[in-house]
Amino acid sequence: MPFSLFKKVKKQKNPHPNCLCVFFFLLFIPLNLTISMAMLSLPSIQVCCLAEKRHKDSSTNSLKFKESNSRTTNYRKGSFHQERKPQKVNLEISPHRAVSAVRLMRIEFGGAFADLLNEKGKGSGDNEMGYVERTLGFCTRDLDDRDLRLVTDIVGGTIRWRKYLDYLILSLCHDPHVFDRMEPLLLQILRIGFYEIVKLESPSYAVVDENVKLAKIALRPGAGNMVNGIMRKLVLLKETNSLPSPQLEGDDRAQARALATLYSHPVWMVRRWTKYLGREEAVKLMVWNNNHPSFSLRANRGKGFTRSELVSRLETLKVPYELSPHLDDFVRISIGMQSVIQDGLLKEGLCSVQDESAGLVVSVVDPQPGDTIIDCCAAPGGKTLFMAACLNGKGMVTAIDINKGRLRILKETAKLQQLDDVITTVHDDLRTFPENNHEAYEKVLLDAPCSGLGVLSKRADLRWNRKSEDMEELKSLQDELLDAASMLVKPGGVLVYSTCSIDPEENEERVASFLLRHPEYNIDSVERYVSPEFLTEQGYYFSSPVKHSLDGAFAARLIRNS
Ligand SMILES: C[S@@+](CC[C@H](N)C(=O)[O-])C[C@H]1O[C@@H](n2cnc3c(N)ncnc32)[C@H](O)[C@@H]1O
Repeated sequence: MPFSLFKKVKKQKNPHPNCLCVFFFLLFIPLNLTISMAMLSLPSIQVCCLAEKRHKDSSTNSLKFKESNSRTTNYRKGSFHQERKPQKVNLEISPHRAVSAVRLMRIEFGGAFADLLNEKGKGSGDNEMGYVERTLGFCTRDLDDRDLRLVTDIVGGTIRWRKYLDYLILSLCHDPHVFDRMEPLLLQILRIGFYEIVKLESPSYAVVDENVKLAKIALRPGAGNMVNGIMRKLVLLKETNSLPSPQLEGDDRAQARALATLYSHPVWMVRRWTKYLGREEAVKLMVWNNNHPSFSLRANRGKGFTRSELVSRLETLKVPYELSPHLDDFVRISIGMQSVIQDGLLKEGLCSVQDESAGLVVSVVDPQPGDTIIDCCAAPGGKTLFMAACLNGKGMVTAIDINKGRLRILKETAKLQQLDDVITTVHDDLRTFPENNHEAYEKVLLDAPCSGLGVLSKRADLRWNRKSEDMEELKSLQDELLDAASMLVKPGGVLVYSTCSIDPEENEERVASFLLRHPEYNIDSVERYVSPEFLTEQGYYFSSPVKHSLDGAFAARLIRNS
């Protein structure tokens, strides 16, 4: 089942970060785990084939290998099968370095999502080593908790800082063609090394030695020499405080390019944010996006689990936490997610990972016991589940989504969280749904597909996958969905339009254009539902990463007069 779900989530052009989050946590239902993680390897066939060849080339190296007989998943011409084959365990290469390089290859060339491959992936160790072996030609000892944390830091950081790291690497290559023609694995090894030295400030010479060793063993001795040469230049420049730096000079476009390199974002985003926020705010936003994200957990009232009980469990686990000042059921954690997972809190449905910014959208809907609510773009269900938990067993949330796989995830999570008696799922296209459905609702939520520009700190790779052309396409879809959702609202009822974007063209502009097409709707200020710090001048809800240290989100409450 999760095999096909993952295919569907992955097929989506713009998978929503929340969708990925819920999908990811479902992977921890043990039965699903192995198949789901194996699924991640499908697109990496080519990479693996290349690596096998490379391994043959480098097999003359005198390595410290140990033979073991563990079970590995192998992939051959379109089908998975399990077979026993001896693994070559290399004891010289640190596991976190090998795993980081392979994860980066899978994210960049295999289409895997960065947030499906983070520290929470513990438990997938066998598969992880399978990928390492197929890509590098050997495996390492298993990852321990410390290694996993390092992998999370290195993979997330290297992806975020990719543009800046490539700028440095290119500057230190004696010939630009060397950079252009560099083989993918070699480039990943250099990026990792540069990130460790420049951003993590790790001990330089140890990092150089380790990365040289990895390049030699996974590729060939010449590759190791190249890593050695380039990285030693970097160390020298770092020690003398003379790293190359793009100059903030020239016209707007040239300055945007320099900022984009310095803060490692696409140029089009820098130009857009400079236009809407001004340079200072744009820089603060990029700094936020480059920081290690923190998470919040929502205690699941639907299962009778309170925030105090969640807090006791976190104290027992020695996970530092902070109570959310905005939402009664939420707790913030910045480290310790691995312990939360290992303790089974998510698997048992006792709590969910949900950002407060998303929780506040539910506050804007204001679900009350007895309500009948329709959630128009519901999957994978973050907001549906929170709304359902607020009903105290009385009322109903109808959850529509066009994506069958993600809707199935919602259904399964509803069951796990004992909320399935107050949630009905409908697989349909919202744009045609009102034609065949004549029921009207008091409360309608449209959490529209969007660019996700408010959640870039959590989705390390999203900035590189999102294109400026996507914005026009998204905006017309948002208009169509708003028109359809408006047909489901009872006279006197409320339509909440929300996104996890900070872009005014997806937010305020969509609402303004909707109000022009639908004079029967008026803005209802959200002041009664969220604290004043989240209230915009026009009466909308807006959470800003820079101002509130939460993900970016937007919501408008629109009342139907007739
Ligand atoms: C932003 S995500 C929803 C996230 C969800 N509300 C949550 O909190 O977990 C947008 C969803 O819209 C769905 N969607 C996109 N186009 C749709 C359409 N025409 N009809 C129904 N759902 C659609 C996508 O499948 C996706 O699951």
